[in-house]
Amino acid sequence: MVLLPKPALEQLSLIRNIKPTTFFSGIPLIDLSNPDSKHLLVKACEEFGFFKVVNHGVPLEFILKLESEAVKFFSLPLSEKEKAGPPNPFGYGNKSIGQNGDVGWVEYLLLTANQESISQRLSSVFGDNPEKFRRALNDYISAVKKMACEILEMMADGLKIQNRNVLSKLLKDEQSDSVFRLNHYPPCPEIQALKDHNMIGFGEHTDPQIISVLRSNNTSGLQISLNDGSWLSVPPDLSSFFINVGDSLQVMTNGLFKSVRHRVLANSMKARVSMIYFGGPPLGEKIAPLPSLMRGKESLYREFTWFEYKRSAYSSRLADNKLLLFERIPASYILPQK
Ligand SMILES: C=C1C[C@]23C[C@H]1CC[C@H]2[C@@]12CCC[C@@](C)(C(=O)O1)[C@H]2[C@@H]3C(=O)O
Ligand SMILES: O=C(O)CCC(=O)C(=O)O
Ligand SMILES: [Fe+2]
Repeated sequence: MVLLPKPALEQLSLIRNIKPTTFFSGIPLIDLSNPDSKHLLVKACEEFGFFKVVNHGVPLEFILKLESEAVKFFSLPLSEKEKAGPPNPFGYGNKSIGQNGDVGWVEYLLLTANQESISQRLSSVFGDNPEKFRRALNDYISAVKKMACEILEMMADGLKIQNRNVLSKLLKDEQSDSVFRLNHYPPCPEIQALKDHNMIGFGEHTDPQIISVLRSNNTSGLQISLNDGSWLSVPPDLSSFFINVGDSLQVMTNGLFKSVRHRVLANSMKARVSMIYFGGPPLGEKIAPLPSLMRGKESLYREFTWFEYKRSAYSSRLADNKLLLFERIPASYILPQK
């Protein structure tokens, strides 16, 4: 008998998954309480653009408080959640990601990480106690932002950059264009029938900002890609954070650090709830290699502002290589004119 996918599955991407999930045990582990970790941290950013942090100082209470508010929101009837939509630029989104036709088995809340302007629209959704959700968001975002800044300072130390604040100051800036996202991947039981397939929760992409800080409710699904095109499944962890190098940090290190390609596969049994802080610079900031990393080398990228990069990234498809348009053609490739 031929098993036909249900209509709900039809519109969404199914991918063949030949092997059963085996978790990758080699994710670099960074202990933030140990200053010597800076060397491991630099190595992880060069090799994977991805690592896990422990002893991060973010209180578990903040994490669990926000997670429970997120679960409460996502269990509301669709009609209620839709009152907080559409997600452009901020709000509730369902299945559709970005504005260019990408879809996934996911619903989410996309918010500014700017404390003052956290969407007023949330008030209408959390009719009974909007302040509780707002407080949970503020506590969590402040703590995670502080940790992201510590990581960026440790990175600068590891790169032997004199001013250890060059990167962290961009996130600390009042005008910092940072984003926060709560994702909910409902269980996808239909997928169990299709033995060797998986449903895409969030399609492959790199994050355009400087650094992303991710955590989930101990549910698998996140995968990172290696240069050879293979995918590694990240073992879930309730109390640790996962850090992604973003495209902007790749440019600021002139390609030394790699922005990691990643995706999320839906789980047939368990709902995944994840929260991600995307640390970005102010819109007018020039994104260019840090001078101290150049030492006479040429920049691999032409100069651009975060505004220009963001505009270009947001008008591309999720899986596109968004940095390609900003790469400089090396002088040695240009043939001399006769
Ligand atoms: C197709 C999309 C969807 C984008 C924009 C564009 C390419 C990159 C996606 C992300 C990925 C990282 C978070 C986000 C908020 C971001 O800054 O870039 C996403 C955004 C969205 O979900 O809207
Ligand atoms: O939900 C996740 O675990 C990751 C999603 C993601 O990569 C993103 O929102 O940029
Ligand atoms: Fe991402």
